Amino acid sequence: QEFHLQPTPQEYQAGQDSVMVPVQYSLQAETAFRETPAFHLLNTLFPKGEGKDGFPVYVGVKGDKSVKKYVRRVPKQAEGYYLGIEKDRIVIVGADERGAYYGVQTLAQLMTLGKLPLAEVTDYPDVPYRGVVEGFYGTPWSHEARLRQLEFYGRNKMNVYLYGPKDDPYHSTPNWRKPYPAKEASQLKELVDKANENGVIFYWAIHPGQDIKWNEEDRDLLLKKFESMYQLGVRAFAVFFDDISGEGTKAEKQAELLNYLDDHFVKVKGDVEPLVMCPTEYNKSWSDVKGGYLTTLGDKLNKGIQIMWTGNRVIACIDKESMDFINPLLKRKAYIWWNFPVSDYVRDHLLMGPVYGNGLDIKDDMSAFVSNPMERAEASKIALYSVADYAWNLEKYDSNASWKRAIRDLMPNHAAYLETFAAHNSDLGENGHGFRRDESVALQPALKSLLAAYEKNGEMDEAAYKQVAEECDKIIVAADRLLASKESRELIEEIKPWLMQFKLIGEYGREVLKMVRLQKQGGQEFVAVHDHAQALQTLMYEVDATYNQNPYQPGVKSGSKYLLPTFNSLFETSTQRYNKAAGTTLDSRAVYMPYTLSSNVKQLALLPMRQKGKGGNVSPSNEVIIWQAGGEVAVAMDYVRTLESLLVDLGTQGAEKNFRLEISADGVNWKTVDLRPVPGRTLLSAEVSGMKVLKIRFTNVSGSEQKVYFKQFRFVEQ
Ligand SMILES: CC(=O)N[C@H]1c2[nH]c(C(=O)Nc3ccccc3)c[n+]2[C@H](CO)[C@@H](O)[C@@H]1O
Repeated sequence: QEFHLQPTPQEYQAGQDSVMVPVQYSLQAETAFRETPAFHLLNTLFPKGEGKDGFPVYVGVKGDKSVKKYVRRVPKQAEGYYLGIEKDRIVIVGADERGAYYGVQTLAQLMTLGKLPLAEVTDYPDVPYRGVVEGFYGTPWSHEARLRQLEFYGRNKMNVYLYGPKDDPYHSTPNWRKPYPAKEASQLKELVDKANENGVIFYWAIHPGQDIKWNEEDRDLLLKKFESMYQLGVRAFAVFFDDISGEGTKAEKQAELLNYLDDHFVKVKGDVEPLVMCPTEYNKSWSDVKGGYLTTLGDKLNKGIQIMWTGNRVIACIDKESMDFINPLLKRKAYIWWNFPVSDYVRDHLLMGPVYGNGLDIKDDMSAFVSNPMERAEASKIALYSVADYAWNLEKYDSNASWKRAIRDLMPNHAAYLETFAAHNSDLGENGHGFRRDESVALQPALKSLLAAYEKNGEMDEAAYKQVAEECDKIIVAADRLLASKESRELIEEIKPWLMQFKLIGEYGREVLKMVRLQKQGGQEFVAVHDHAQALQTLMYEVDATYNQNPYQPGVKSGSKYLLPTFNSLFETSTQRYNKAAGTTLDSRAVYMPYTLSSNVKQLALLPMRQKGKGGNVSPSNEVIIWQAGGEVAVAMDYVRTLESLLVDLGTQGAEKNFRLEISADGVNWKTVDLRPVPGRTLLSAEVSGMKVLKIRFTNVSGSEQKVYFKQFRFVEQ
């Protein structure tokens, strides 16, 4: 594993010679340096700490006498540094305090080599602000996760963390006006302190727009909230106006408020960073240039205020064209809010793949590049490591190399296994934003070739078969080793359901490959292997229906772009071919479905049955259903299940008078269940909570034909 500084430095020259890592150092620095994060970090690097006979370490910033002779080597860029490792000294000179801190971080990395190369590092960041906006919908990160994140940001030279979790009620409506309760306030103070220790600017963001009143009362309440956060140590603030409607969306009012805060809080305090704001029109696809929202902000917002931008769409990679569109309108460099690896709109997927697709030619076009991560903090670190790498040095950014290093940084003792997992857990699946990522990249050609040859004429691409079979073995081993890992337990606990699913996919793939081989041989063994594959389909269904059951995208998807679809296609084709040759009727459905629909109402009989989370629904119909007297629709379970709820909507009031809902726990004895109309709606709710059911049936008992809409038939299991 070749050594590589992270993030990739602008200039790094190392000779062949080296010095042993000193056990003690002798600090040559101004007294004030001892109060800085750089000193505290430096003091942890030497086993015996500081001593007058230690190895001389000259540290300072431009203007310090201690490092005067090196000042010409220091880059002019903010947060730049010069690090020199010589036979008889180490020299670290920062363009500023954070630059000195970054020089010590780089020294820390070099020390992991076991001996220090005689080297010079002349380094600085391309993008001024680099880091993370915790700005997703869903469960906010835990306090402990945030503390770990801040250390991670310091190590990776990220200098910004914006606290803005959508579901924190004190960040957004309804309680943005209220101070945090004592416990949360204390935790926020701890986060601010941790951020300072790691050279990270902690921004506290407020999201008031959904119910703000453009009056002095709310303005002063917001100012008061900022003051309460200031008392906790916060020295950087943001105001988010995204995803709101109504009065709060007015650009003039937003600008007036921000300028007031700038003039009466930021400038008065004197030690507060420039404000950051997220506009309501935060991406090009939503912007109405002629409407003047963006130009109003660009014209009226005080020049120092930063304006966020997600790109051409809500979820989009950032390129030169994106920046050339927005910067002239804002009359400043946009502050990029990059919505990756956020997955709050594809919660059943993990986004563990490489960071790619952003322009390498836009370093001078943006004031910031911050990433909106996944709800799973540790899993987000793969992407965040590369975001740090990208934003520090765009032109030298190599997405795949960075991704591999990110994985090794996260789990050094299980890197190969985590890479196998991450490679097949990177795409988002179908989603409303249309944003996709590549997946199973190295295996794609073999998967495609194996499937194409077999489906076309039953041929076997032996090389592809071998590669896929070997990958299945790697998948199974990788899942087991990661599940059993003592390393990075916080990460393993976050991704455990996906690891369980991943292992099942590897086992399923192994059985499907056997089916393909046996089908061609025609042996009876096919049946046993087929049944094992079906058992694995059931187990995959159970994982998907049991874990990560959220109201949006419930379940656990893995290998969903190429791996699993290929195995499913091979399962179906090999089973169909076996059936044809052997005259059998083995079930060739690859996607396990625990519910089966049947109906003697012609227009309902072929409606698809869908499994979603821990429940199912009959796909709605847009037609007017001619439902004959006595006509019924029924759903049979694979085994007795326990219901939580059941909703029916026929699009007409009073349907409960003409239709009867019954359930049976054995398929023989039936029990009628009350249908309660939901007030003001055509929806009917059935009191089924806790009921054991093997079969459900819904019948027209009016004695005459009914013309209704089939808008919903959905049940949820306990
Ligand atoms: C600036 C921004 O992206 N705001 C939010 C946001 N908003 C959206 C929307 O798609 N918002 C939307 C879409 C349609 C109608 C209203 C709002 C996505 N995201 C992110 C990803 O889901 C989410 O994490 C984020 O908090």
